[in-house]
Amino acid sequence: MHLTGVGRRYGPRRPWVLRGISLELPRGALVRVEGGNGGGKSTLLRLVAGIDAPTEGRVGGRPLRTAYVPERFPAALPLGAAAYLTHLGRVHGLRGAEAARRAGHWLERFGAAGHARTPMAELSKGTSQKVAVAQALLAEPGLLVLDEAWTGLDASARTELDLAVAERTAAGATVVFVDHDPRRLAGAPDAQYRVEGTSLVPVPVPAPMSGAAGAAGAAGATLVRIRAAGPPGSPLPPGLAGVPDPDGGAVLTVDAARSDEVLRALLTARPPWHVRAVEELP
Ligand SMILES: Nc1ncnc2c1ncn2[C@@H]1O[C@H](COP(=O)(O)OP(=O)(O)OP(=O)(O)O)[C@@H](O)[C@H]1O
Repeated sequence: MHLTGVGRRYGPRRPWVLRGISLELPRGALVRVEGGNGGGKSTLLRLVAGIDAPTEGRVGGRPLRTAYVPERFPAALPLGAAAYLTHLGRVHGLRGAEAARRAGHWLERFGAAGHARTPMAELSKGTSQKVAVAQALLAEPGLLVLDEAWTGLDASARTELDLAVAERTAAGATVVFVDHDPRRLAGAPDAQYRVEGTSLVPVPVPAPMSGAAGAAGAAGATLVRIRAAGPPGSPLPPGLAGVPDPDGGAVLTVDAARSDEVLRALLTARPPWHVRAVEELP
């Protein structure tokens, strides 16, 4: 999809928040947007997601299935978490049984299955954020827009979201995200932009990993253990190092900062590897 000459201001006499933004968002790309407080990051993400319309310019080629996790999730609903997710799945065009299955699947993945029947209004902030993320992933969107979506999640849910992002891009979806933590998905984005004034400035992304990068590195860094299974007899994708898993496949221990990059390399290998488990090591 693309933005052409996009501008947004919140009223004819108000200052422009963004202006003259032209941006290509290719299929399968992971794109990070950064910038100072109140600079216009959320405004840009809402325009990309189609939640808001530009004051001038055009947004074209947006995938039909678009999902958005807003910075603040309106959670005060009378429905239980699973019923809410099932309802949203149906809104996305899924049949009831499939919507309910996916609702259960995503609550499980984010460690919130125990709250399936809890009314949304009674959920803790963290669990409510898990539902916010689940509603976006449920429909397997072609465009996923994440505005500080990791905020409020516990460590294993954050890792699960990292993995879900890698799965989406591997499936050809475009993922655009903002996060206050500069280490979030470090090394994984294909493109990075900074809101400066009313403009969007490209930020150079670090070179992709090479050699045995991705193996455990600096002392003191948080480590993540990834268990993955590949096609029988096939070696790990180039640049990755691991040890054989007693259950078949391989175990890779990597710096947390590189885990997204490694997951992406596994999931996008041809043929792809299946990720069995991801766990942050104490
Ligand atoms: N709905 C709105 N109505 C009026 N002004 C708005 C609206 N949404 C955002 N703004 C203004 O637009 C500017 C950019 O806000 P935006 O939320 O997009 O920035 P941000 O970079 O996401 O900020 P933060 O880092 O604080 O989340 C701010 O001056 C904000 O007050």
